[in-house]
Amino acid sequence: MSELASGFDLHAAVAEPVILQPGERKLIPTGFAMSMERGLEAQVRPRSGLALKHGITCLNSPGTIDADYRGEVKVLLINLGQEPFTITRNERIAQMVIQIVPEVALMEVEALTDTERGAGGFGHTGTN
Ligand SMILES: O=c1ccn([C@H]2C[C@H](O)[C@@H](COP(=O)(O)OP(=O)(O)OP(=O)(O)O)O2)c(=O)[nH]1
Repeated sequence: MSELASGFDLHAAVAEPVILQPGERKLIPTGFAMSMERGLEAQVRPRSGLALKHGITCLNSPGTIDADYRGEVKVLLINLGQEPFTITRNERIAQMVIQIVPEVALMEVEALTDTERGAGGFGHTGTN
């Protein structure tokens, strides 16, 4: 694996098919581990095809793979569809991207800087 890519498929490393009942969640192994430099993280994201066709998504989306994690990457899938869904060996269950995450220091201050938004949020500008 030496070619540059912006996204990587994650495959189900399951010995036997795994069934996800409607509403059920399961942690699915990928058989894949990696090491990353400090300042990077990997994000595990759902596949839109599985979501649209079967209601299968990542419960903790995006899943965070920390730079210092050396264990097996796992995918927390949930079945939000109406039917049981079977995950088979080597099936592409999610995708992964690598992100740069800046390291910052939090400082305690007496007051915050002014902005037009201020504390407004959660739709305070309306829908139009
Ligand atoms: O979708 C995921 C999310 C996490 N992990 C692994 C890698 C990550 O570095 C570690 C911890 O994840 P996270 O920081 O999200 O979990 P936490 O609940 O905060 O646990 P911890 O206390 O272990 O950090 O679990 C995965 O394999 N897949």
